[in-house]
Amino acid sequence: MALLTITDLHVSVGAKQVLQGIDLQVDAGEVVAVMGPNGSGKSTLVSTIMGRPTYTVDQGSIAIEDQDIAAWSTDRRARRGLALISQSQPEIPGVRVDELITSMYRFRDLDTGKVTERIVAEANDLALDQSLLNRWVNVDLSGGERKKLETLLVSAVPQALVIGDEIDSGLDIDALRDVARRLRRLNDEQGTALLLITHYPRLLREIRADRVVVLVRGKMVAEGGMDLAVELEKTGYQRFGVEAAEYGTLG
Ligand SMILES: Nc1ncnc2c1ncn2[C@@H]1O[C@H](COP(=O)(O)OP(=O)(O)OP(=O)(O)O)[C@@H](O)[C@H]1O
Repeated sequence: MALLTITDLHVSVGAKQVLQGIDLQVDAGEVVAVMGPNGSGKSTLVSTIMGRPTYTVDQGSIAIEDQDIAAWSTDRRARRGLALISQSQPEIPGVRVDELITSMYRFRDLDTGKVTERIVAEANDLALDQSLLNRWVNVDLSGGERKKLETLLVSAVPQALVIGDEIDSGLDIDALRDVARRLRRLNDEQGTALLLITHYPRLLREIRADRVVVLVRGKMVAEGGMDLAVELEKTGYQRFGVEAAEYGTLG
């Protein structure tokens, strides 16, 4: 059954039209990867799904099950169970991790009784130092610790769809495995769908992606299985008319 249905989505950022007619469906419990050259619009796509205000939907629709969410605020989307692990994680001085998670529980009307026990177990599962739970969110954390903490934050409450924007960048080999395993378990145990942006097949192998879609110049240009990700790693994006020197200057 379709969880997320994106139809003919056109999105602009300021004067720039970045997405130019995206169609994408993610089923409940499905693991979908989005690959594509630098600057092709992948982060724009996920920011739009989460409702970041600077991204303007010019045309098309975004629906969760049968509800069009394009006009929803980001917090309403979060309450519905959409979560994003973004490329860079903001520092929040003055807000402790355990306090933030307790607030998340209240926001989602969940029982806060066992929250401490739960997050300690989550930290252990991710091989994340427990002392970080009493510190300010992301302040003075290493890049890898931030990615793990974001994974912990999204895993601490039930989610329908978790989106990861290059969660594999900056993670060491063991940390990548820890994060991938946690997300896989979210998928196995809670049926959480995963939409994962990545440049390399490694994460997708660890998580076992069901499907790979390719975004070039704001359009979906290909779809396949893990074999497509492996092939792209070897060949790059030339077959879609993209030269290596052009990466990063698309649009
Ligand atoms: N706020 C903005 N103002 C102007 N242009 C923007 C803005 N945000 C994104 N863009 C442009 O939109 C295009 C798509 O950017 P986006 O970050 O979505 O690409 P991406 O596929 O995620 O790239 P990467 O793989 O490098 O992370 C780029 O050309 C980028 O410069």
